[in-house]
Formats: sequence, structure tokens, C-alpha cells
Amino acid sequence: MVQIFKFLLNSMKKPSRRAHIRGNVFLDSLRLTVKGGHGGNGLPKYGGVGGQGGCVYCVAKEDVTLKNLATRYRDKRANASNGEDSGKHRLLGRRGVDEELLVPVGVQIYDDRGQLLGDLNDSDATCIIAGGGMGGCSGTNFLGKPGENRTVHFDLKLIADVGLVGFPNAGKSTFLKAISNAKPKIGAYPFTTIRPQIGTVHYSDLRTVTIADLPGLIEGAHANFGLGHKFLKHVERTRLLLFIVDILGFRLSPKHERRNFLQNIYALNKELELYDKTLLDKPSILLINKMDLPEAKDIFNSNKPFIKDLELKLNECPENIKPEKVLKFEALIPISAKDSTRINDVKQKIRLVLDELAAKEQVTDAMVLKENLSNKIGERGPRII
Ligand SMILES: Nc1nc2c(ncn2[C@@H]2O[C@H](COP(=O)(O)OP(=O)(O)OP(=O)(O)O)[C@@H](O)[C@H]2O)c(=O)[nH]1
Repeated sequence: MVQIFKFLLNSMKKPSRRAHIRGNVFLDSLRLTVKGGHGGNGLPKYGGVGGQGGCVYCVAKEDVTLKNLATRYRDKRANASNGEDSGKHRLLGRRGVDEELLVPVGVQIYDDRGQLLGDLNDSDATCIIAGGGMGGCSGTNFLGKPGENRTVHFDLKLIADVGLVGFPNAGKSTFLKAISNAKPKIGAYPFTTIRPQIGTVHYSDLRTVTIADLPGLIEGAHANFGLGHKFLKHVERTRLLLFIVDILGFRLSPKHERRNFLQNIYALNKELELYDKTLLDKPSILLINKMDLPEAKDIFNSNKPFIKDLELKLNECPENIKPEKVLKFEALIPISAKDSTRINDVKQKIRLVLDELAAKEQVTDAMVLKENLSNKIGERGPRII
């Protein structure tokens, strides 16, 4: 009776907010123990060779997530099967069956010592993460060898051309919706987005550019406050950064100070610098959002020189958000994501910067190739011009 009552009580309870968030959270890292199959034993009497153990390998696919992988291996173990022993009727034992793990494109796989085992950036890219043991033969006294057994760490870093970086409520989701085909959630309160969203922007020449909205960045994210650290890593693989700030500034909570939009730019600059200085070398564009608001134009006009050259007001910036090196933007565009004002300009500018970057990379690649060739051929080889 008590059990039935407990069951009824539990089934009436609403799922907790934490459980709801956990269910929705985007999984971008996972640990699994993987084990290759044991090699089968040989047959000394007839010189029979045991089958090799199966291996565990990963294949990258566009439409899978790490969550699929976690659901498939709830016990966090993936094992390949053992090789067959050699027998009187089958001298060469059958090979063990391999275990195939489908992983999302963009995943990096590390072993427990932090060594990179694979970086699967293209669809159908494959890598073995636990080899099968050798089958028993005369060299091993006809005893099969054990397969590799290790704990591996999957780390997913999204691959998008452009990373959208801004504090909560700046209008990232609204902007992504205005410029691309993405359908992100938009809310009048911070942290509506708890998973990175990727939108694709289409151009008239059929070229497409992907933009990733990286949510939850707050002051202190580099030190793992909020969700920031979790998502900052996705910035690493983007080629262009799109900073977005609210012209009216931002206040995280009543406990926090209100930062004006200029201070927000410094704070974003500082967060990236503290996480990884090299991110500041990426080309970047600054978007000042919510320009449709009545007071926006005055604020923007009076601050224009200071945004163009961030060094000018650096001495007035609070110490805790003062960056060592200030960002140099390729362009500064005031927009209204809500009304789609100047979204087309942003679209064209993104394309221009990415095309210039690609042209530069092509020249550099050609130079590196030439240098490598010259080094290989040596002094007496043909002259490379
Ligand atoms: N007036 C005005 N409001 C805007 C504009 N862009 C966004 N908003 C509003 O600002 C609020 C936050 O917008 P979001 O797009 O959810 O902001 P976000 O940066 O994605 O927020 P997080 O999910 O917390 O990271 C919503 O109420 C939007 O309607 C704009 O251009 N003008």
C-alpha cells in the first residue's frame, strides 16, 4: 500500500528544473572505456593461427550527437568481440567483430594521457581507438594477445565559419534568426539559449557560411563561471568572430554592476584574452545591437570615436575587465536585429572578410609548399620560382 502511495506521489511530481535543463543540455564531451577484442588462441598441433580481436573505431557523421553515443553506451563501455580460436576444422580462426562508434563531425578523441588519437573533421572520417589483440601463432606460443584497453575522451568542437560572441540578452539569437535559416529560442531574459545554435547564411552565388551562436558567456567565463568555459572552446575553430553588444549595456543580476556597452566590449575582449590570447588575432566584426531603441542613436554617436579606437578609453576601464591587448575590428556596424536593419550589410561584410582570409591563406599555403619543396630538393635540385 505504502509502495503504491509512493509511486502515485512520485508520478504526480513535476520534473525538477535541473532535470529539465539536464535533459536539454548540449553534450560536448564524453568519456568511454573502450576495449579491443582478445586475439583467439592458435592450435599448436597443426600450426593453426587464432583470429585477431575486433577493434573499436569511430566514424564521423553529420547527423549524430555525443548524446546518441552516451545513450547507446549507458554503462560507458564499448567492447569489440574476441577473435576465434583456431580449431581442427578451421585452422585460421575468424577475426573478432569490430565495434563501430558513430560520432559527430568535429570531434577530437584523446586517450587518458591527453594524447590526441583522432581529429574527425569531415563526414565519414574514421579512426581506430582500441586495436584488437593479435591471434595466437608460433611467435606468441599460440596464445592470443589481449586487445587495447583504454579510457578515451571525446571532445566536440563545433566547426563554423563565424562565431557569434556576446553576453546574455545582447540579441544573439535574434540576430542569428535574422541573418540565417536558424530558428533559435528568443527570450526577454538572459540564458534563453543553453546549447550552441548553428545557422547557415546563403549567398546569391550559392556559397554558404555557417554562424555559431555561442551562448552563456558571462564575465568570469574564462575561470569557468556560468556556462562560458564550456562554450568558449567552440570559438577556437571559427575563422571570424562576430561580437555583439546591446547599446544599452548589460547587467547580469541585481548583485552585479550595470556595464555600459563600451565596458561590455572591453569585458568580452578580456574574457577571450584570459581564455586564449591567440583568439584575439582572429579577424573580428563588432555589431552594436538594438539601435531601434529611442536613446540608441545619441549613445552611439557620442561614443563612436571610442569604439573605433578602443585604446582611447582604456584608462577609464575598470581594472577587472581591462584587456592587455585591445581588439581591432574589421568593421563596426550598428544594427537592429529585431527589425533586420543593416543585416544585409553584415552579411556582405562577413563574406568579404572570409574571402580575403581565404585568399591570404592560399598565398601562405603556396609559400609554405614552395619552401618545403626547396628544402626537399636541396641546393643541386631544379630552381623553384
Ligand atoms: N529593441 C530590440 N530588442 C531586441 C533586439 N534584438 C533582440 N532584442 C530583444 O532582446 C532580448 C534578448 O534577445 P535574444 O536574441 O534572446 O538574446 P541572446 O543574446 O540570444 O540571449 P541569450 O539566450 O541569453 O544568450 C529579447 O527580448 C529580444 O526581443 C533589437 O534589435 N532591438
